[in-house]
Amino acid sequence: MALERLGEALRGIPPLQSSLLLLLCLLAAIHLGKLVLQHQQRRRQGQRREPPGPFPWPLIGNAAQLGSAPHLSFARLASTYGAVFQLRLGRWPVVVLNGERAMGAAFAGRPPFPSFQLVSGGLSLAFGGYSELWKLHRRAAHATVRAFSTGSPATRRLLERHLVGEARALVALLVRGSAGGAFLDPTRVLVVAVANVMSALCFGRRYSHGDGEFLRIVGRNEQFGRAVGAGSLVDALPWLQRFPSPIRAAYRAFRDLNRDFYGFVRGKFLQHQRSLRPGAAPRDMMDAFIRLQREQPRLQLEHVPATVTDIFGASQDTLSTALHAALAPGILQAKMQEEVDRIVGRDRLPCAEDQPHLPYIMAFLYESMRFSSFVPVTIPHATTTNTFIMGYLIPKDTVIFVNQWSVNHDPAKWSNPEDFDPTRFLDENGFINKDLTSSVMIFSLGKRRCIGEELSKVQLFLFTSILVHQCNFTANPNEDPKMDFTYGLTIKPKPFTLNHRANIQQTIPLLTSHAIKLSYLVYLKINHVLLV
Ligand code: HEM
Repeated sequence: MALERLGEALRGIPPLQSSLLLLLCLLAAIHLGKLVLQHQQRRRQGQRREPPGPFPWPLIGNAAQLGSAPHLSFARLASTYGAVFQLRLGRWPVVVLNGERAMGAAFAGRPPFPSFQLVSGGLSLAFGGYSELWKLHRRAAHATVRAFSTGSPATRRLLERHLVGEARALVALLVRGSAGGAFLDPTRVLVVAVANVMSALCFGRRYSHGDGEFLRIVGRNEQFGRAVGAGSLVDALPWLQRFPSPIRAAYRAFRDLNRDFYGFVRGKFLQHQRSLRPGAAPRDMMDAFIRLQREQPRLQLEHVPATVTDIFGASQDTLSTALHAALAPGILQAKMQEEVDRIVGRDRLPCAEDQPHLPYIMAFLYESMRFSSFVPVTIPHATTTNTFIMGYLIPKDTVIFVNQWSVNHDPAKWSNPEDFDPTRFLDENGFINKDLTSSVMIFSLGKRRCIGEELSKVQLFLFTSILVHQCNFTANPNEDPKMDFTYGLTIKPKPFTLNHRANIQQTIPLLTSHAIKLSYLVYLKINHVLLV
């Protein structure tokens, strides 16, 4: 009967569409059968229970349920299925972890997603699988980052010098763009300023804010994040790439941007290889990693540009997004200005040593990271072995999504989590409550925890304190004060404009564009920064 009715229904449809429809029904039936068989097999084997979760649809699984903001969908699903639940994205079994969970080596893998293979010439530390070689690679990368940032007082000073130079150039551009009461979108200048600090540390080179090549390389963070963020359809439904579709276009754009990004860093690597003198001190992270690779032959030569690509890529996107979120209108900065004026005064710029004496600025930054949770879900993990969490069996090779947003908005942990309130991080004496700041989850946990955490905190503190010391920010009254966001690996505020008036008592003379260039040449020379 059912078949007769299906025949009736198909008679009105042209032959090509009806064959496609039949094919889809057949695939759906096979998929459903497979799911039932797997389920029965697990029950027969008497395995421990698996996490609950919504019913996965044939072919797409639960991909349609994630929407444009997966972290919010995960939080909604957690209220039905519990903090740990499972999904299916295309052919991938996925377990979502909400709330803070201990994650040992069993959770340190990465899934073999097609997009992950395209990053950093296929040798990415951040997107590569867990192995003995990977552990060595991570140790080497972490040591290199520290050696050029927070490893010692001398390297901290070098980082600070790069940063202060960039912050001054940034302030000059913001103030100049706001002349006559104009409103300016700060996104691009923030990206270039942050990328320049990292470029100086990685390759000993900074770029002008108008440099076309640099803007092309660092201006595509949003495209990158959309492809590798949790629930990206590029990875969930890779078969869609076989047909002309937005997914195929997104995959190809992602492949091209990774090729460009890696090519840019690889060019720097070749220059460094040629110019690095035997016995000379490493000039930057690239030099340091070239040396390290020579001492560690288990690492291939191509690991050098791959690692620096990872460091440069991972840092400039996250840091510029963090600064952008901190400048968002509606959470404006009068109290920070009051604190910085009282403690630092007007005769000098804020410096790294001021940090313990500027608790409100630190509280503001932690609240901004907690509230925006701008890396809402970590890079997808994968289990390296069969393991258990909350009594649930998680088989090897299961994709794991870690929902950081759920930790930062957990009402059991934070009072009124949807309110932006920096003072929650201050104790009754006005000091930073370190127990609470360490509860903010934005750099992830466990074996995959971010290697740039310390460096990020120094940079965010210095950029923010210099910006509020030097500028008064006014939101544009013609724009909706309710912020809108785009979602990917990072949550980015949609463009907004601000007026960045120079602080009336500004002590640091503003620089003309010519003077910026000139002062930079002097500054780079003093710091022995290579001009390649
Ligand atoms: C506010 C700034 C930053 C935030 C919020 C942030 C956050 C994160 C997060 C959430 C991950 C994924 C961890 C996981 O998959 O569980 C990550 C990984 C990583 N981050 Fe950061 N990051 C920041 C800045 C930086 C900087 C400055 C660097 C470079 C020095 C960096 C280098 C890396 C690398 C190499 C990884 C991969 C680690 C691995 O897979 O083992 N990040 N970061």
